[in-house]
Amino acid sequence: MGPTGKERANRAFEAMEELGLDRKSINPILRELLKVYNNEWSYIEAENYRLLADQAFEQQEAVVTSKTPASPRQTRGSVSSASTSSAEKGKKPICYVDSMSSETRTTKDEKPRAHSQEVAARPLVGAGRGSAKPDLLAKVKTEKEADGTSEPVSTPLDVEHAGIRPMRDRPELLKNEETKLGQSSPAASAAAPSLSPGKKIDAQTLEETLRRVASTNPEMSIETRSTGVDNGTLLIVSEPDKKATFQAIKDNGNTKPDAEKMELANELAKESLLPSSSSTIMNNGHQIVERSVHGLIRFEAEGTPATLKRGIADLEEPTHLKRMKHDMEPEAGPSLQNGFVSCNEVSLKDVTQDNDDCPRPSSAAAVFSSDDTKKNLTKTESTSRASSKRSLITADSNNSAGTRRKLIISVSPSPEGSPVGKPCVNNDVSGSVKTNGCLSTANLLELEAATTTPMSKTNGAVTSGGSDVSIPENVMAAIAVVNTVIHPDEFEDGPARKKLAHCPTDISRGTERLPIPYVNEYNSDTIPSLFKYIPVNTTFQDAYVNFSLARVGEEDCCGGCYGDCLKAPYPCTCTRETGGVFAYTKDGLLKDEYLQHEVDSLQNEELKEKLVTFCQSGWDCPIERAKSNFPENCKGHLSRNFIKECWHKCGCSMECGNRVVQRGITRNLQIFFTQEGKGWGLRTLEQLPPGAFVCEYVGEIMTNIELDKRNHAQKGESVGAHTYPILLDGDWCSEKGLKDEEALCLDATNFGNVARFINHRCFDANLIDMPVTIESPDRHYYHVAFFTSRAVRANEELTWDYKIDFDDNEHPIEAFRCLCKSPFCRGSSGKKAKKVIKKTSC
Ligand SMILES: C[S@@+](CC[C@H](N)C(=O)[O-])C[C@H]1O[C@@H](n2cnc3c(N)ncnc32)[C@H](O)[C@@H]1O
Repeated sequence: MGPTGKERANRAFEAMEELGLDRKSINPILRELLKVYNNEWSYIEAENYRLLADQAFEQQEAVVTSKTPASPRQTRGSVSSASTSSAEKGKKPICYVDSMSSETRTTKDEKPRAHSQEVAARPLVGAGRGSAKPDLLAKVKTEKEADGTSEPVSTPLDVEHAGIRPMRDRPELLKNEETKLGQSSPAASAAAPSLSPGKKIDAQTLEETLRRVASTNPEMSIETRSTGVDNGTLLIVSEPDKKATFQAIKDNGNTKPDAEKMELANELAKESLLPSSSSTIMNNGHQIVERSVHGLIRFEAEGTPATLKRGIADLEEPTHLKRMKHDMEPEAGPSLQNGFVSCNEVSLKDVTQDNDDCPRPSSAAAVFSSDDTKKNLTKTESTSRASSKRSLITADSNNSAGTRRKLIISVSPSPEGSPVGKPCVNNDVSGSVKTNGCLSTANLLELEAATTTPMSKTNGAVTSGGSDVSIPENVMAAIAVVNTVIHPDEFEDGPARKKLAHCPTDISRGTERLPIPYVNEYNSDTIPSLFKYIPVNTTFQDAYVNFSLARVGEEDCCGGCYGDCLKAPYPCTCTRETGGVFAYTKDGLLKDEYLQHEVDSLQNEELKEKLVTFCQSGWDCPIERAKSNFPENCKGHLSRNFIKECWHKCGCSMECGNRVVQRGITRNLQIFFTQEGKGWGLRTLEQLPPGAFVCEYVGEIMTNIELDKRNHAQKGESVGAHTYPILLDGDWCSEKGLKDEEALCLDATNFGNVARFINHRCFDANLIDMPVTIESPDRHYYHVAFFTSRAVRANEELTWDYKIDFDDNEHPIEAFRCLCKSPFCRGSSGKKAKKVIKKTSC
């Protein structure tokens, strides 16, 4: 009989003691490792307990890092204070949520927080939030599998252990997986090679690993070809759909350029599955030079240098990546000098003559048209009114790609005393064009981006498709493409965008990747003058938000990753919050499971009730205690599932598919004045699939005390004035004693982004809000990101269920008479709103 577990553990302890590590600290690590490796002692014993020692030293390092002296402010911070408070003072989470299966649920006392300073007490994987939190995916998986509606979710790792190993540990996990499948030899598993980027491994292990990777992916085929030179071998792992190629060249370490070898390798490279690759052999004879590579994994084989490259042709590269590439390219915008725009198609005179109510002889409209646009040019929107003194002309076009484009050109009379021919719009743009009217590079680029045929720049004139636009003297023309659907593939949001100052109706004032125009087709109401657009959340005053890198622990980032984490064979550490699975698809959409869960939690009363948690007393509730010195009972907080995106400390690039929200707005949106009396609203100008990221809710980060004060001040100021706050209370249930400066909200009343214009719709809104952590692993501060909950048509209004109780007069969002027109409306006249949140016992 072999040694018992106890004996093996003792041996492990002794080995560790020899390294100066004490049993007490080793014990939890060992237990966790055994859990992860299904009690396979051979992994742990391999290489004289290297795995165990590695983990122990890593943790020691993490503890040292977390003990690095911090400023008094830092130590008060949400991460540290929260973890210390639960660990040291023995404070317990005050309530828990059972949104998922009872197996994944933890008791009040068990629920840990994923704080970097808990590293010492919470070693390794699976014991953190990822496992203790209700496991969304596990639930979806179980349910779907149970009712046979779906294939089992293909997670390479056991969900129980959440697949949250850093990259360097993946081979062990591979082997673990393989053991389960009964595929590996005991000898191979005992070796447990550690494949880490830049780390040397032997060529055989490399080949084995590649084969295993290929074998787990039915799409991949693997073939080995001898190079015939120095016993080198070229290993090609390819996907038949030609989207990815893995290549590894091994040889015996001869680093001399070898003509024959290079020729052969070149030849093989020519056969590459990448259609337009420019493969070259480096003069060391080992490397194939990069092709269009997004993700690059580099391994070196000991003794026999080998380079494994993951070249990704990405023929169907997601649009956001293309856009990003543009951003990275050097600036090369057109330079326009002494240009003017003229139009023979529709004279300005014609337009002004049509507008009899237009009070000016000096006012005119300019129409830009391309071959496409002029066909459908209409003067549908000639709305120059005495009050607004403005002309609008729209031009519709459908290009061959089926993209609908619409230009609206607004022309205002010159302000009194404005000298003729002075640039009057965007005159701060470098390279702006002074003409007899006033146009700028920005205008031209906008127009160019909006037309099918690129404008040609000729001496002194800018034309497009043979049509010209002319601006007569004495006219101040504010040409704005305010209603343009730009095909994502054609829009240059890199250099061109940088060159653009901003379209006069871009509410973001050039701060977003795409202009966000606003239009009012119904009256002369203007955007609230007090409102200032900010593209990212900004602290108002007292809120404690700390993005220091030192607070991002090893378990909160994937330092070992490269390129695009979604394309790696195994999910990285950053999937910890989401049960070992990425929340996004390769196309940058939120996965169906997440959408469905959020929709369910809104629409399914039973589930919702389970998700609502209550602070133990009014004193524990940051909302109630902000309101009064004699706080009432907590009204409840909806406990949320979080998404975690990769960030600065992660090894992946900005192209990584686990970075969606942080890239900002990439869809063509427009703020418009609603017809039905809701004020301004937000709509999409392009069709959106389910799960598309639209924008995040941006505002001032405030404490609830500050918000309460603001609410009172607003109420005092004018009847009906109100703030537009969102509470960041998605995780308040997990902690007792939240300090006032840690209990935060976002208020977009005065400073905010497009989301501030999203109107409410009861029950069946087309957006859902998801909490997303990016910079900060703690959940006091997080991003609120809006994703489409279903497919949305172009020009459809984007709506979101504010989840407000229309009966609650004290709610920070003052109740309004709901005009959402949803069949399920709970706030329209005649219908009394139902209580959204019912109290359940904690
Ligand atoms: C966050 S703002 C949305 C933008 C707002 N419509 C505007 O013009 O600034 C919230 C306010 O919009 C109005 N609103 C939003 N949804 C509404 C609805 N379904 N019915 C009526 N008014 C609505 C209410 O006045 C509410 O206080």
